Amino acid sequence: MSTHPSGLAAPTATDLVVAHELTRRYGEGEAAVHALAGVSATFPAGEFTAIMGASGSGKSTLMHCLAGLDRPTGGTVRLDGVEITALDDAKLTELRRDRIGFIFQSFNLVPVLSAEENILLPLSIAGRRPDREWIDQLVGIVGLQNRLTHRPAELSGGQQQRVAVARALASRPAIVFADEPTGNLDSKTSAEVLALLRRSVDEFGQTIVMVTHDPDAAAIADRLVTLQDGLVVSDERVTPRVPTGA
Ligand SMILES: Nc1ncnc2c1ncn2[C@@H]1O[C@H](COP(=O)(O)OP(=O)(O)OP(=O)(O)O)[C@@H](O)[C@H]1O
Repeated sequence: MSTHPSGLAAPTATDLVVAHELTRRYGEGEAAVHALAGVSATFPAGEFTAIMGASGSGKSTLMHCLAGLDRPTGGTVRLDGVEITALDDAKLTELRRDRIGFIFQSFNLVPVLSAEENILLPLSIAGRRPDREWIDQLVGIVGLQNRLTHRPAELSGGQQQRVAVARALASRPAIVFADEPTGNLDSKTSAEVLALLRRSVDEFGQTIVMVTHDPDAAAIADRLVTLQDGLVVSDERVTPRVPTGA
C-alpha cells in the first residue's frame, strides 16, 4: 500500500459503481434464462476494467444493467452513491445523459450529422454549452481536426469510432461503457482506438468498463473480470500493456 506524504495510508480510489447481487432473468418458468445469476462487483474511479467471457456468459447484460440501459430482476446498482436501480425512467434517462458515455461496436453515429455535430450531440440534447477548449483538445487527441465536417459515411471505420470516442468523452462523464468497441475494426485501427481509451484513463482519470472478446483489447485494461454462466468467475488486476496505436 502506498503512503501519503502525511504519513497516513493513501486514500483508496472511490468505488464509483457498485453492483450488488445482480440477477437478470429473461422469460419465466422452465424456459427462463438466468443471464446474471448474482453478480457483485465494484468499479473504482479512474480504473479501466475489461469484462470477458464466452458468448452468452452475460457480459452485455451486465454492462446494460450497470449503465441503466436494462433493469435487473434483482439486486442494486449504485453510481456515485445514487441507486440507479431505484430511479424511474425519466430520472434514469437524465442520469445516463449527464453521467455516462457510451461506445458501441457499430459506432451508432447519426448519419446525417457531421463528425463535429455527432461529437456535440449528447451535449446539445442535454441543453449544455460545450466546453470549447475541452472539445478542441479531444478532437486533437482523436486526430479528427481535418474531418470535422465529414459525415460518418465519408469516414473510415476507425475514424467513425474515434468520433464515437470523442462523443463519449465530450461531456466528461463519470464513466464510459464500451461494448466491443473494436469488434468492427482491423487490428491497426483497433490499436489506435484502444490507445485513445487508455490515454483517457491515464491523462484525464476517466473510468472505463469495456466488454470485449478480444484478449488484445482486454490487455490494455487495469483489471480483468471474467464471467461464466452469469457469474463472476475471476476478477484480477493486470498490468496494462501500453498500446502503440496513438
Ligand atoms: N432479450 C433477451 N431475451 C432472452 N434472452 C436473452 C435476452 N438477452 C440476452 N439473453 C440471454 O441471456 C444470456 C446472456 O446474454 P448476453 O448477451 O448478456 O451474453 P454475452 O456474454 O454478452 O454474449 P455475446 O458475447 O455473445 O454478446 C444468453 O443466454 C442470452 O441468450
